[in-house]
Amino acid sequence: MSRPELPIEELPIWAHLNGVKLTNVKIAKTQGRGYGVISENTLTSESTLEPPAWIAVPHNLVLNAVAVNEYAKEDRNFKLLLEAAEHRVTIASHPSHASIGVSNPWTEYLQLLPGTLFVPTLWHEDERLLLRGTSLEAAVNAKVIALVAEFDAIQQISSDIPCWNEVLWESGSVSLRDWLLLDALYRSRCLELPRLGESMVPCIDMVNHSASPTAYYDETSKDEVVLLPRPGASIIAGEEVTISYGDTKSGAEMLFSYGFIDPTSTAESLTLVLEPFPDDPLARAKLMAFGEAPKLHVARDGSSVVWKSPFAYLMCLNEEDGLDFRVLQDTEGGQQLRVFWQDDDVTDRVNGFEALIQSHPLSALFRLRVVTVIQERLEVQLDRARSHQVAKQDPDLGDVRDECLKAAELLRKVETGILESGIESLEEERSSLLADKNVVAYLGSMETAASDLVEEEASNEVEDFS
Ligand SMILES: C[S@@+](CC[C@H](N)C(=O)[O-])C[C@H]1O[C@@H](n2cnc3c(N)ncnc32)[C@H](O)[C@@H]1O
Repeated sequence: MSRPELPIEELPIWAHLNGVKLTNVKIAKTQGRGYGVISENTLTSESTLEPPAWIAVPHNLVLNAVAVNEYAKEDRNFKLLLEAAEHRVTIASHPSHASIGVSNPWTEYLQLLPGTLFVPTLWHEDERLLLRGTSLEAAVNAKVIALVAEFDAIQQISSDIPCWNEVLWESGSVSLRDWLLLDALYRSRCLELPRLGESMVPCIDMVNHSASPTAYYDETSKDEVVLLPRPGASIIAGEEVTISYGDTKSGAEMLFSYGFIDPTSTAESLTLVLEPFPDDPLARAKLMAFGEAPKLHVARDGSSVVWKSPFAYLMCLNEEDGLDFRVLQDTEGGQQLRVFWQDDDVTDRVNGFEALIQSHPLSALFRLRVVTVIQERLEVQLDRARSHQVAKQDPDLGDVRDECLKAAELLRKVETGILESGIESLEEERSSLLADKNVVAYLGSMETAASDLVEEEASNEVEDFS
């Protein structure tokens, strides 16, 4: 469906008609960041009067799960769709020419939003290949697969409702691209409000991000959502008003949610998927007991690199170490997978093996195994990141937009740096663990056992020939 677009110059009229107050600011095009909020007045940090809110949005315009349910009370057809989809549809737009649906302020507001977004789920196939070797490669592919499945499910559900079938599918006016766009608009524009939770708020969603923000948003006692100057903020007329989208988000998270990376304000970290050993007979039980996708989080912390991966500990322990899985009958006749460590039931502590192994005499050996696994995972990732590095003049590059190329290469650069430092610090830890007296004794005993076995086999061979 080609979304009808309204020029941003129409926004003040829309705001006026819908009770949004814009005070000393206007919404206009910015350099390279789409629309933004521009101050029309100078505000100095010495100003003694409490400045009014730059933007005040009435409660009835806030779009969130509660508002969607309220809207369904007014629109019978939308209610049918929502119920059929078991409330999985959280925001909905309908074609402006559709003959069903009760029009509301959002119908028009959606037309004021920019049509081009650089969120990677909207990148073309060639552009998505730019993410190979970055931590976003798997995440974006998985998200696109999930969105395609959601779209198919919604299509199937709504085709059974005659009015929706006619307006959405028989007319051929809606495509997967619309679903991807809706998801990207939501992800890049929703705010986390203190009381109302995850919500879309018109006009306040026009504020761009900066590492040195001048504004913040809040809710008033009248449930209005307001954009306020930060205490002590100064701004000159014509300057852009900005907020922080969060300073603990990694480059990958920023690119995934907002379609850009600001290297001055992103946390230097990355999250990778961790796979259990393919030949581990306990792999399935470990995954089931762990209950979530195994991950490895690596972050720069000052001059060092720290990592966290509760699954890596579970992954590196075996039956001969004292790990055990048992299926127990519960009181309702069902079966439960329980995890045991040194004969203690630790099912509720599968995330805590780092602490559980501490008191074991071989804890340094277990840590050595884990550190080795983590180091190898970082090396595989680093190799992939380096081998998929691309340049603008690359003849195999395909049809990619500059914005996507720059963002993907910036992400690769940031992540390559973290991986290199991480591998270096893990190598240091590995060397010191290899020198641990318990590890030395254990590895020595293993060597002796192995050479005894070789000798035994050799003497057996001699016996066989005699
Ligand atoms: C909440 S909207 C802000 C308004 C948006 N610029 C627009 O045109 O509607 C978030 C989007 O603004 C853009 N954006 C915000 N801050 C940015 C920044 N510092 N650098 C580049 N793009 C930015 C990104 O496209 C992001 O997905």
